[in-house]
Amino acid sequence: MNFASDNVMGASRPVLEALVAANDGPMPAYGADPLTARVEAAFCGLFEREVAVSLVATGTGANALALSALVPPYGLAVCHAEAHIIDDECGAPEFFMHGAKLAGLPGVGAKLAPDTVAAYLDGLSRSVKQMPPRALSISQVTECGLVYTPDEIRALADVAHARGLAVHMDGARFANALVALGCRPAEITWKAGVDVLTFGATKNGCLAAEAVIFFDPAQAESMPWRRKRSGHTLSKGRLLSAQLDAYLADSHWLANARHANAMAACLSQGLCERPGVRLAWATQANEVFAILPRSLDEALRAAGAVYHPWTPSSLPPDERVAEDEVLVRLVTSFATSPEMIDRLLAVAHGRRVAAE
Ligand SMILES: Cc1ncc(COP(=O)(O)O)c(C=O)c1O
Ligand SMILES: C[C@@H](O)[C@H](N)C(=O)O
Repeated sequence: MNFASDNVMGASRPVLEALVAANDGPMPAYGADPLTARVEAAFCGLFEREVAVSLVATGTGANALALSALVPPYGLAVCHAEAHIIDDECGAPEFFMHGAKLAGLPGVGAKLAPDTVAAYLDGLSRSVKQMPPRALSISQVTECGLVYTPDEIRALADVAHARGLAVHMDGARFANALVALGCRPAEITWKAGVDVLTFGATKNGCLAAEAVIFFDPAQAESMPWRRKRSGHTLSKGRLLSAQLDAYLADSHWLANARHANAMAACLSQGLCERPGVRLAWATQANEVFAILPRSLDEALRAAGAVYHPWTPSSLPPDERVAEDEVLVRLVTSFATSPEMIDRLLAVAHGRRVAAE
């Protein structure tokens, strides 16, 4: 019963089989392989316009490189105070931006509001002492499992663009947000004002494959050099392109995300039927943030459930975690089985379960 993260699962079978198949025979190196060209064309089709694509191996690398192309060393990137780029990437964005800083803003559920961003930006000094803000970064899905709607993205992008900032979307769980919204990829990216998307695939079926996608290829002019000097231009580029080729084929990625989201919905509903359990934030994608009685948390862990506690910093204003409670994050994925969900819920509701 492992709900620690969608990072803990391996790759889906089609992705693994595609990797084995792509291994045969020689292929041009460093991204000149035919699979990379096919993936680039697939992304242009997916987003319904010409896009510039840079394949990399990690989400952190994707975010750091994307921001480095938008923000000069003397600049500022604005994000949520709990954004992955500010909390979990060990300074990679600042490092690749060569000294630029990240400014974290508040928001319930790690979600930014246009007024909060506008007030911060308009309050900045115009003096040369102030690092000028050049990018706004939002996570889709947010770090607290919430999803931005197209209108919410557009409102944030309007605030950013009106003040000369570009918009970066950390799409580590882009597929989960897309299927949750029932939109087309273009509707929650460039049509809503997003300038660059880090398209995550690792958590949703790939072994390690992400894509930095610029919707105006001119903005990506420096990416080949940035990627090369970061060490993300793999000599055997087929290792990334084969994964993404299979991931995008036959809407495999969407089926994976739909399954993960459906499992999270079952888990969330089943947990909330247990007295004393409530959600810190709504379950909108593949992450369940629940406030549990400590006794229940202990019972679940004793039964073998694996998941992590979460810091209750951007709770709704009227919500609190009591002394005898704990806020936890449970993450589902394409590999989460209904049996895993049933087993955890059986423990939560005090029903007998057979040894795993
Ligand atoms: C919201 C978010 N963005 C970016 C990343 C970075 O991905 P990686 O761990 O591949 O660097 C993660 C990792 O899980 C994440 O949760
Ligand atoms: C927690 C976070 O750093 C990690 N990327 C995860 O989502 O599991």
